[in-house]
Amino acid sequence: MPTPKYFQECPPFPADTPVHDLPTVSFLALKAGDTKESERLYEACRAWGFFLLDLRESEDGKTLLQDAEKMYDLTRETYSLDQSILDEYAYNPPYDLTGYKQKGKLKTDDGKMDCMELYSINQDDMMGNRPTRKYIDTIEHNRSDVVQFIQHSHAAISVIMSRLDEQLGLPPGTLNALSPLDQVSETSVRLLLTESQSTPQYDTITLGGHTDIGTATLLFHVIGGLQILPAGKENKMENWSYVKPEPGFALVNLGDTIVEWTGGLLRSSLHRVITAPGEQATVPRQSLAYLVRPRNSATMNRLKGGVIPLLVEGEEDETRSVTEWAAWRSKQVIAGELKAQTRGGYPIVPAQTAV
Ligand SMILES: O=C(O)CCC(=O)C(=O)O
Ligand SMILES: [Fe+2]
Repeated sequence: MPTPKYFQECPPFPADTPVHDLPTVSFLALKAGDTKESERLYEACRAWGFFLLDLRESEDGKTLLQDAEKMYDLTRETYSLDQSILDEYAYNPPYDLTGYKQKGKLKTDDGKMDCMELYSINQDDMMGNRPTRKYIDTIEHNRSDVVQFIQHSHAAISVIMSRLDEQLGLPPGTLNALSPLDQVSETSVRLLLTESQSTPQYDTITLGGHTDIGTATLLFHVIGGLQILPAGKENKMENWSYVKPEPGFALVNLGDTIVEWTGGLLRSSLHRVITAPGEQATVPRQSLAYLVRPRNSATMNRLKGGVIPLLVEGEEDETRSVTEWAAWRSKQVIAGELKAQTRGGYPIVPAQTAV
């Protein structure tokens, strides 16, 4: 969540809306290698696959909040352009998700259509890992700010990955080597927008329930509407819990790929966006996500070492490349063959027989 400027501009999150208190982890303590904080991080990644990252006390954290604020300004500028200009940069699903997606292109859990506009910026285009696509003018004019946001977001995720290596008992650098900044991947920055509603329909699903497919996501939001389905709960309206955006924090969630790599020890949780609560529904809702995907040359193979469970009899390793696996998963979701659900967070089984 960006610095307080954007929070001050919008109506408050209603005090009487029930929220789910997610674990909070200090970026400063994680960077310093504090063991207790690393354990809290690990617990949060196993139980929830979601936590709030407190960026306030660290200098790098504060810089990242300022970078996020610039991305918020960029989002505002981009969506104030004419619809016809935005449409010139339309994304090309399922092959290429980079570019602009109008609202109403994705099915939500209740069979209706989504209400979220999004513009995906590909990390490789910004970092020079491949010949770049042409972006809408607002983004072209602010490339250096986007690059800075990517570099600082990636650095924050790297600290988290290093601490997870330690907790999982993996050799240092294992997780970071799978999602480096200088290799081609599907990593992206998403600028998201939902229109305001003059007569709010509070049960409208803006973006359907999903897990993120990649390694991890850093999310900056100001207005409510994001909900999580706690593990083990049925996908019914009353089981979803709101997360309250807090100034000075980023929300971090793990994706399906890291769940596969860790043999299900870590969790990716189902989340969605619905109409913002109370008066917040009457103003536009912006959000900003940095979605880390593994390098395209990686595979989905389970990692070996530390507390990662060994394959047991009857279990097969997932040997597909990350790109093949992602394409297969998207096809399954589109065909309705795979219901989006919380994955991983399995208990550690001490005695195992390798195959
Ligand atoms: O807008 C939000 O709060 C969440 C967006 C999200 O879940 C995503 O982009 O994957
Ligand atoms: Fe998501």
